[in-house]
Amino acid sequence: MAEQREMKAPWHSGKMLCVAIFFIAAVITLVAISVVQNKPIQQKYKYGIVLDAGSSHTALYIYEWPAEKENNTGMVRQRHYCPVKGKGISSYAHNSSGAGLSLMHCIEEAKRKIDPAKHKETPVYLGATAGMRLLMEQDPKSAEKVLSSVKDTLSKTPFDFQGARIITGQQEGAFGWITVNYLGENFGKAAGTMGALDLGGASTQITFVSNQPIESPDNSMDFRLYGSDYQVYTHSFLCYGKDQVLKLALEKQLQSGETLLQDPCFHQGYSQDKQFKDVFDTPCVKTINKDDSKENFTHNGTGDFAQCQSSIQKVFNFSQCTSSRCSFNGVYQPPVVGTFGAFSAYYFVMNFLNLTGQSLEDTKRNLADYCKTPWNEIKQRYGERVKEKYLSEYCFSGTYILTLLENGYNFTEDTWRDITFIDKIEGSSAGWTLGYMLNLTNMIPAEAPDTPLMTHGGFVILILFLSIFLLVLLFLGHRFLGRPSCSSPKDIV
Ligand SMILES: Nc1ncnc2c1ncn2[C@@H]1O[C@H](COP(=O)(O)OP(=O)(O)O)[C@@H](O)[C@H]1O
Ligand SMILES: [Ca+2]
Repeated sequence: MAEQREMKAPWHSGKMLCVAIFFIAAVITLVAISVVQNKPIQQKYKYGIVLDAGSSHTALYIYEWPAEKENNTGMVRQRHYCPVKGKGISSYAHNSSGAGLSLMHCIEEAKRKIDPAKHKETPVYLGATAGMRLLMEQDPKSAEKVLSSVKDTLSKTPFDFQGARIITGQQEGAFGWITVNYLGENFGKAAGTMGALDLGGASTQITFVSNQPIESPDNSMDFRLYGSDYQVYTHSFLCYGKDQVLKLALEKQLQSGETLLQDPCFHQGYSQDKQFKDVFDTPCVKTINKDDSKENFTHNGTGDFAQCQSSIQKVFNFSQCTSSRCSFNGVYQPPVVGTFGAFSAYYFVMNFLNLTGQSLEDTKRNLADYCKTPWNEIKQRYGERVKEKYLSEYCFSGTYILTLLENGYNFTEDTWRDITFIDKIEGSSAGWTLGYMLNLTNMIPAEAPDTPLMTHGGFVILILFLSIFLLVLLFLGHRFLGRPSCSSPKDIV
């Protein structure tokens, strides 16, 4: 009897232990499964739409981010890009209703891309840049009509329309800088931020954190982002986008009143009849066509980089500066410092010319070779895949970029190496739109958000690790201490 009692006790405690092991394992497995499986259900996404109404064209960007992480840096990503067909909204000055209509195709695309249940809560913003700034200067009534037309279209979409505005050059520069540093996750880090160089068709912006006090309040902006203070230097040069500078350069060469223009910035063999009004009909060109009896001029290319550079230098005024130092046209600029991301037309042009990632000297030599290539050869080489207008202008645009960076902003052979020509960072386009949305939706906190103790993945691994550890512990305990078993008492005997 006594022996039987002795045998019953370990069987009883063994059974208890087995039940405990299975119970703990089941609970841990259930917790782990629920943690893993519930995640996509908990992960709610939010969306935002920004239309970039540039001088040459409009583009619609859809951004997305996980709802519960909207204050963390780098969480907002570009989900979709839709280029609007046709020219920029400022080209609808004489047909304002067409401006709103032109956006419809991309709006329809956005409706399909975003879950209909989210349409009502998705903000949509339109920001217009230098093309509309110029139209506002030239013909404010038409500019207002164009803005009304796009407002009308956007307010009739199912999205949450948040306004259509002409943004200032300062905002354009600052939001571009916020975008590249947000995507690069540079805020709040010791390594510092990256400067932003944006080249458009009608204006160009330079924005960076200077290592000197900023002398001119117009060029200074203060931000507190993710727990760090930033004072940035920014300037936007209206009329110094590449399309307007081309007009300025043609104007300078046409001042003699000639109807035949031999242009070193275009390839030898290039010859096109153009209208004077296409050069003079912009507030950027201050002179008027002296001889309006003639409508056309012939634009011929001679393909000479050095002469092209001196022709472009004439559109900059380097002679007056009332501050300690200037870039050009009397605009104060501290010396460039740190790394720079150059995007938009900087990227399109330098990428086409295969001039990214070279020294300044090599860039100049290769560009000079490209410029002296005859137009026929250029067309044969690239004509199939590049629009002829862009193709004819790459020599000019590349030379303008070099002149602007070297003579305008004072980059040197040394600091040239700090410039990266960028299109996208982590799949999102470099440009002002993302920074604009982050600002308007208050998604960039002044202070660094509390970081969670552990990431989701880390938590799952920890749970699994603990469950394995517990099982091993119980198994060892069972084996070496009590030798209890989950089998029947008969087996033990
Ligand atoms: N593939 C390309 N190659 C060369 N230039 C391009 C290309 N795509 C766009 N661009 C140019 O980039 C510039 C974009 O400027 P945009 O944003 O419209 O004007 P802004 O910023 O001055 O309002 C324009 O000059 C346009 O012609
Ligand atoms: Ca632009």
